[in-house]
Amino acid sequence: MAALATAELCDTNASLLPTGELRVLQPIFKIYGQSRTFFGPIVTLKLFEDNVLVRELLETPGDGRVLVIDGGGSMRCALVGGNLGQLAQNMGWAGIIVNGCIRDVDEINACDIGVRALASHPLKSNKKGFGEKHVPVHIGGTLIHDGEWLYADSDGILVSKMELSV
Ligand SMILES: O=C([O-])CC(=O)C(=O)O
Repeated sequence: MAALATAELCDTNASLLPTGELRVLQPIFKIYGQSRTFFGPIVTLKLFEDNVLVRELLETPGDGRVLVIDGGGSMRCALVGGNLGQLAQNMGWAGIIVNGCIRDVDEINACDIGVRALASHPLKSNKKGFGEKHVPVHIGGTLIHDGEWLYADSDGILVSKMELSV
């Protein structure tokens, strides 16, 4: 399917905005990765300064899904680096949204996926394996559920209860 522009999706689906079926994330994310435009079903992760579960999920087939990581907005370490970016690309993930930091920015920018994160940080995270998969997360002023759809492009990021078409 052709990539969908978020501005067009907002215009076409304006009736879904007041009901919250379609939400726009606050514009707090920086753009990384080769795909500036990407979309797919969401897989959620909630964790704090520990990225063991990120690797665990990215080792499974992405099938065009988008990994949404709520890292609590931590500015103290990176949750995704060049190796995980490469893994995500190789396993067929469409993109990764990080409410937190990434590192190895030049390597991530070379990966054929879309990445959004708050900032970069050179320090790696803990490796204890704490966190929760597939739970609702609150990112960018928006509650996001596993299985919802995410649409990202240069203008911003949308989350929709259902798959959208134009
Ligand atoms: O393993 C990590 O913590 C993140 C990282 O540096 C990478 O993905 O290359």
